[in-house]
Amino acid sequence: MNHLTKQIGHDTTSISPSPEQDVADDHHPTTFRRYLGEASDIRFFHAVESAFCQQSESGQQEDDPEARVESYEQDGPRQQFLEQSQGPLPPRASADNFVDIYFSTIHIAYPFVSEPDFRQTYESFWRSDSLEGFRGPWLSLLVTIFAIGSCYVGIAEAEGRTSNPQTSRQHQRHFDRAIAIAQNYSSNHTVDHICALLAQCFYLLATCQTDRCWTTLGSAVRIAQSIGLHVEDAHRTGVGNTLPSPEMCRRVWYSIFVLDRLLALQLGRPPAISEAGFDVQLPSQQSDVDFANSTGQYGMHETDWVGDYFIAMIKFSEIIGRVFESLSILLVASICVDLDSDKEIFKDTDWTAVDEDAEVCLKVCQALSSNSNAARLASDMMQRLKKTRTISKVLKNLILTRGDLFTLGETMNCVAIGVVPTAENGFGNITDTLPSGDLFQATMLSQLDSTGLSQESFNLMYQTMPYEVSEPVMSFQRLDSRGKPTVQVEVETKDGKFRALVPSGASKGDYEAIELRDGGEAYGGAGVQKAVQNVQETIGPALLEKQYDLEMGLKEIDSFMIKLDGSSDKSHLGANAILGVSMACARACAAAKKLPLYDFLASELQSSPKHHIVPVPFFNVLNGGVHSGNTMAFQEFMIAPTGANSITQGIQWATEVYQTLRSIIIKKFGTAAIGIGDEGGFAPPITQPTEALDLIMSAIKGAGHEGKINIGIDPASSEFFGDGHYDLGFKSNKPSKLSSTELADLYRSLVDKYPIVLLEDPFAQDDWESWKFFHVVSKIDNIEVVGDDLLATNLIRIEKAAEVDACDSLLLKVNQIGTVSESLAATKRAYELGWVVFVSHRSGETTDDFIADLAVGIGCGHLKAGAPCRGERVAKYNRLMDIEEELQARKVGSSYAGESFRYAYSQAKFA
Ligand SMILES: C=C(OP(=O)(O)O)C(=O)O
Repeated sequence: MNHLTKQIGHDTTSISPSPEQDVADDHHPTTFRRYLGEASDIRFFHAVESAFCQQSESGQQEDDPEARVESYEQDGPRQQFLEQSQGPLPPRASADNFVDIYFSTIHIAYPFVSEPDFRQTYESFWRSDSLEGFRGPWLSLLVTIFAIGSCYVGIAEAEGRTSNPQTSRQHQRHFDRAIAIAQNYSSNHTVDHICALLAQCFYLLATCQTDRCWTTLGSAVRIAQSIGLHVEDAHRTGVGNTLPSPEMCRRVWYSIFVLDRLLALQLGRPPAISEAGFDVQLPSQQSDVDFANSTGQYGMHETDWVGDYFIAMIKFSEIIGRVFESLSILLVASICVDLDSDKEIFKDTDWTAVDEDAEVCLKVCQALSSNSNAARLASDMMQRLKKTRTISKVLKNLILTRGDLFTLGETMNCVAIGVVPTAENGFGNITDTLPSGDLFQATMLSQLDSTGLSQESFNLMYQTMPYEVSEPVMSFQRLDSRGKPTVQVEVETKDGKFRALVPSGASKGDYEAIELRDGGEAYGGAGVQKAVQNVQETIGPALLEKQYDLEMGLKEIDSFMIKLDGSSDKSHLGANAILGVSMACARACAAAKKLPLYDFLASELQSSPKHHIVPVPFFNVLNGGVHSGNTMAFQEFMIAPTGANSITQGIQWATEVYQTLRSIIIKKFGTAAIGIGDEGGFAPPITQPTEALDLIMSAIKGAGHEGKINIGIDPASSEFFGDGHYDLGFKSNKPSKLSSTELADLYRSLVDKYPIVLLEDPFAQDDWESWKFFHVVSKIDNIEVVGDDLLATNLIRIEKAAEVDACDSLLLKVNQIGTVSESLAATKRAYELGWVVFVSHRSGETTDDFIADLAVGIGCGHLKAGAPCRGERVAKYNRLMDIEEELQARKVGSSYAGESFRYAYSQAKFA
């Protein structure tokens, strides 16, 4: 057979009109009138419009017949092609394309056709010389799929302005053929028959023939009920064993159910299926290919199936039922409001707020509308609204809660055809990767074309939906890990309360933002009541007044606080006060955007990681410097489990080394020596760096992790710098002064002998020359040189360091600069300079685990949070293990930074 001219329809001649044919013959005359429920979006727009006309300032009735839309039908009179029902099929290549289009779009959301079964029959169809053996419903389904496919191709061509008038009508021809074939079905109702009707529904939706779709779906519902698809197999009597597998029956039933809810919502008509009227188990989440393969039927490759998307749609459809009910009540009640006679209702209304809400409401309705007529009407409303604000009085009672809008948006968009998230449109595996708020946003974005809204307008609409701090900002004085007072802040939004606790350093640099301390008697002058008061009395009320929309992100809020403080170092209101609010607001923003905190922080950095990197933790297991009472000058000796393959394994190894170190210290110095320093590391009576490193090396070996763990050192040298010298004996009575060259030599000898990969603050914060010289040398040794006191997370210091080429890594401490946004700006700049970023805790910490999310969000590949010991330190490590598991569960790409922690940012493939 010549495939290019394959014909269909020789057994579909001499046809008599069927019920479907009646529908097909409806030419939609201009007098077309069909019932549209009060809750339909068309009626909603009309209600608003007539209220507007009554209220328009001119007092004149404006009525643009063009803008009045009486139904969803958009085709107008249609040409019929039924006489051509025996025409040629599309060439094989086009047919294949149409089938692929169908299975990669509609099928994902509505899997009522088994793809493996269909494709098998499809192959035999092309191999066969005759149509014998191919059931009428299957042929009708096939040709409907051609109609859908060619309709979609037509849309794509139109968008690309390559539209071919010759082919633009082809989808109609295919569809009419499908209807003609359907007329020859036997009166025996079968699942095939239902599938063909369902496919017709999707063609009708794709061509905006919603009303016709409504009646076609009605037939499908009745046939499904007549063969017992609304109950499980065990309760189905008298049907015989002609039905496909129970799983396929469920998929067909729920496809009907979901579509029924969508149409009910759009047209404002009661759904045909009531919730009490069926009892069918949810379908499985397996793709039909997997399903067929598992029953040993086929050996097909995986397709575009997106997991539990179908199940999510079923759940959304259940919600639609509820939204539908509440909308009916809401809209019917609102439309009846007579503004002049019903002044009582509006007595206490704040009209300014309502005006803004009304505008937002209209924009949302416009965007939610999956039908371009409705969108046009909504857009018309918008124009008129701009001329007069009085319409908002009517809209007051129409305003949906944000929750309603989300529900409505998600449902409408998820079930709308042609917007199924796919890999091609960038939303592959979306249900696995995103929470429902984002599913809403993603599907909205993918639907922009059909609404006629630009992405900018959509963003505007999405972002202007109010989401702000709703209650007074609370602040309290609490304690940090050293038992010193610190600031706690709580902000409240409609999502709940969001809290943050501020950390504090001991070896502080001179260029850090100023934390406010009370002085006086209480807590030896370390109280933070002034900072607490500044939050409660100044920052909080000012923020409340501003009503920042938290979905707009944190930058505006942080900039506002910086201005409110007015100083260059946050000394007026206190960096501890400002940072507490900034961190709490970051959490509130993340919740408003329905993002995990780490993803929100990534978005604030204006990057979205395609691959999340879980950082290597650097555990400070031996403490010295100003963090401990021993005579060791160097402040921190850290172990980094770079050879592990997950953070969970890394933490296990580090803990094993830590415990082994404890035993070694007991053995060597006695039990009195196992006291720990501020960051949880041991502080045995040692002085020389080599003593510390030897202890650590023995512990690594003793724990069995030799070769898999690297070392980082933070001498925190500003603490022992004075008079041009570095005094390693500053904690004892025996000075041990080194010049910067001698200190550099000491570092180099340590690097030669031990697996050191990172050195932080090797020189004092203003000893630029030494930094510059050492950095050149360290490049040869491939050592990361981190600036802490040197940079103070401050853009000005970063620029200077870049100019001098002093270092290649930024130690990121949020309280050094005082806001989250400025910390992210410093991060951004460091990345631009080709540097690495190393997130850090402070020695005076709290149980707040913010920095764990920060390290993942910015994809920096490593962080330090102290020893694997003490609640405030393990809080961060525990959170990182939670994130690692969460990322795996979300099935978003993620990996442990491991050996390549210095290249994490590029591995995270930020967009
Ligand atoms: C964490 C550190 O200590 P502190 O918080 O005392 O500055 C450090 O110096 O890197």
